[in-house]
Amino acid sequence: MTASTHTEPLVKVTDLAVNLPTGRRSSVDAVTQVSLEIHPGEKVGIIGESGSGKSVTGRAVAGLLPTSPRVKIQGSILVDGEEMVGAPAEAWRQVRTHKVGMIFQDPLTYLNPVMRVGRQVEESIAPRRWKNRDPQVRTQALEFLELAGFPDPPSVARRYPHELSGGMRQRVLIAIAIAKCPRLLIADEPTTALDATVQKRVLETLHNTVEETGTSLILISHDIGVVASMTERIYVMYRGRVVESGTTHQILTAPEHPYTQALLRSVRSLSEPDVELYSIPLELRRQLAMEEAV
Ligand SMILES: Nc1ncnc2c1ncn2[C@@H]1O[C@H](COP(=O)(O)OP(=O)(O)OP(=O)(O)O)[C@@H](O)[C@H]1O
Repeated sequence: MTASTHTEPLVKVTDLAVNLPTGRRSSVDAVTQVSLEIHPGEKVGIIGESGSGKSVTGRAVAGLLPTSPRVKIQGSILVDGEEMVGAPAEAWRQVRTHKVGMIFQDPLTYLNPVMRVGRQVEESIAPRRWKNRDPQVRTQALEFLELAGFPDPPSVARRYPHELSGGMRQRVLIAIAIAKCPRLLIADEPTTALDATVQKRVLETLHNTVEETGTSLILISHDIGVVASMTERIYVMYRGRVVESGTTHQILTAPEHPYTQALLRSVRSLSEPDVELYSIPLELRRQLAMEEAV
């Protein structure tokens, strides 16, 4: 689904600057002058090398930056029209409960090791009712597990996180995040720790769940191939700034910023063993190959 630019953005970030403490007297400008927007149902990528500010930007939009008074946030983050910079913790909690969900690279950190997976999805659906073992909530939990690509949801629901593979845990985390029915899901390097085939499966799950539920997606990755296969627009970050943005097609076929051009050159270099090209749509891959031949 391509978002209409006529709709009001779900999230609008303007001139965001985040300064984080790094020691007793030192700090770092983690991001500077970052502006971006996400419309309802849109899938947007943020790419850039390690340390470029992708995670800090994602965490800022989810209100998940460290809460120390030494963390300085400036600019504007509008979520559904509401200004969230300087908003109290309770307002952010409301946003995270109803509007913005986030999933990270390491699912074990976020899953409860001593609670069965099904119960964790139930808790996410109904934070107040799940303890009563409400059959309706239980049925919904199985539906979310099915949506996350588990063909036999009851058998997964009975298991504990340590009984699942890394890819399965990541898909459980997607089910838990989607079960809150957020309007925006921010996925920060959700597949980086997984091997290529499992990565593909998890990305398919992510893609299908956001498509089916109409959820907007911000996909954060250093891997341009992963982002290209999943998104309609891309923001390129470098040294804490957005250096370029455009449709995925524009970024891949006519990158303007030298950093984006360098990123793409490294992807095109097939001699690099780590680079995954499988996920760049075939049509764009052909175009890239043709340009390379000129
Ligand atoms: N909690 C923190 N405390 C202090 N500095 C931080 C913290 N988190 C990030 N930074 C710094 O902020 C800058 C941006 O980091 P960020 O994690 O957003 O980069 P990234 O593009 O997501 O990289 P990666 O892919 O490695 O996570 C870096 O200089 C980083 O060292």
